[in-house]
Amino acid sequence: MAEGGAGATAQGEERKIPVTIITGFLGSGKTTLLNWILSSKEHGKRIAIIENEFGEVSIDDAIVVERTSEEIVTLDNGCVCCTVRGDLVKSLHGLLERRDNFDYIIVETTGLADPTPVAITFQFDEKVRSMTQMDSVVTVVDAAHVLRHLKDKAVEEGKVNISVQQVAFADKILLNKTDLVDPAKLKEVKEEIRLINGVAKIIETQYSKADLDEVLDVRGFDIGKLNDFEVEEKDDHHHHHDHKHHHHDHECGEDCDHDHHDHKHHDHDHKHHDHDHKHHDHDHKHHDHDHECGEDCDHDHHKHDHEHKKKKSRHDSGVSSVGLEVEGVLDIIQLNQWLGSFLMTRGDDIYRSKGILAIEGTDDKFVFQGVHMMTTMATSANTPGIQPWGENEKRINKMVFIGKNLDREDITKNFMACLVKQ
Ligand SMILES: Nc1nc2c(ncn2[C@@H]2O[C@H](COP(=O)(O)OP(=O)(O)OP(=O)(O)O)[C@@H](O)[C@H]2O)c(=O)[nH]1
Repeated sequence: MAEGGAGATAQGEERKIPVTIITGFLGSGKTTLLNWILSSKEHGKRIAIIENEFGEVSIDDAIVVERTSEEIVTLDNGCVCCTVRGDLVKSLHGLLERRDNFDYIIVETTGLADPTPVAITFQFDEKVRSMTQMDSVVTVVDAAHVLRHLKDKAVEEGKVNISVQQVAFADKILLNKTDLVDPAKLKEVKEEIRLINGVAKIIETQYSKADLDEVLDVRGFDIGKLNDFEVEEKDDHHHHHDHKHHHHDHECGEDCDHDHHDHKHHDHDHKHHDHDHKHHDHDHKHHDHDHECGEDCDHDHHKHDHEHKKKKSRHDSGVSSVGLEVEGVLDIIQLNQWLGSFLMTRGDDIYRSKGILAIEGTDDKFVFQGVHMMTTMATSANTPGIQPWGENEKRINKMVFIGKNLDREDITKNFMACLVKQ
């Protein structure tokens, strides 16, 4: 969609400017992707680019290029959700003054940075939030080198390395430089990626030449494309119950010593909590249909497509994804309570969460998005492009969490408890 341009109306219903964040390790092919996007005119978009200053490859052809130098601002004591990119806020404000000149924004993040503050910035700043809409996070991966980066243990105890975070964050993964690896290695790379992020679509590319319909305007956060979600595992449906409505609202507990400065995030008020992490370390369940081969694997990769070894369901870093797909309608109050407290206590470790939800008493589809503790709940009633549940459409809730030390059983149990008894 290339319209846009007009300023926000009194109703604020103009289409917000879509934003794609491109992330990926140093040298993975981010700038190559940008140039590929810009050189291909078919998308018909006028694109503004924000890139980090030290990108060495120059960008031609962009309508507006803003260069930033990473300036992380931590607004609170160590809370990841209060960490924003000050430089990005300034650049975005500058850009938004000129919004008639472009209809799409792409932000290229620096290869060595955690993408969290970039994503948070779009939620955090009032003006930016009101005028832009995150389309998706695209992570470019260097097929030849990524395994080394993903397995790099030289990170601070308890921390996860940047490559793992970048993969965890992705809505789409461009598995680039496939010309440099053989099929067996490519398979291994894919399996390793899947352990971390079980839902992002993996697109194999050379010189980042992806089908741009897969990369831009994909509403990776939205419901429309969630068929792309390969929900890791279907759960048995035992329905539980109760009900009511409202928007998402996080509360802090009594003993919270957090500075509750006003964080208004989209449709709901959102407060943070001091994080008290419980790291349940259950190792369980099987991944979809891939088996896992270790580095020293002498396994014949041609014969065993259907032989399921017991598989790891999580990456060595402890990062994995838990996907749920459950038919039924949810009690919004119970759901809010659970999500609120779950993300408050575990939010540091949960990089991304998203869901398409059926709420009791309404035909609206609800779309839940989370980056750490920062969450939004949109509905088909207030979001162009999202259709309500169809008359004969099965109300299938899909929910995905990507993060560290996730406890699938616990998440499943708590989610199921939010279903309304029939
Ligand atoms: N062989 C091969 N080389 C590639 C491919 N894609 C990109 N390259 C090369 O890899 C190098 C790095 O690509 P960039 O696009 O600059 O990577 P980047 O992610 O922007 O790099 P940083 O800005 O350093 O983070 C360049 O020399 C590219 O030409 C590919 O698919 N195959």
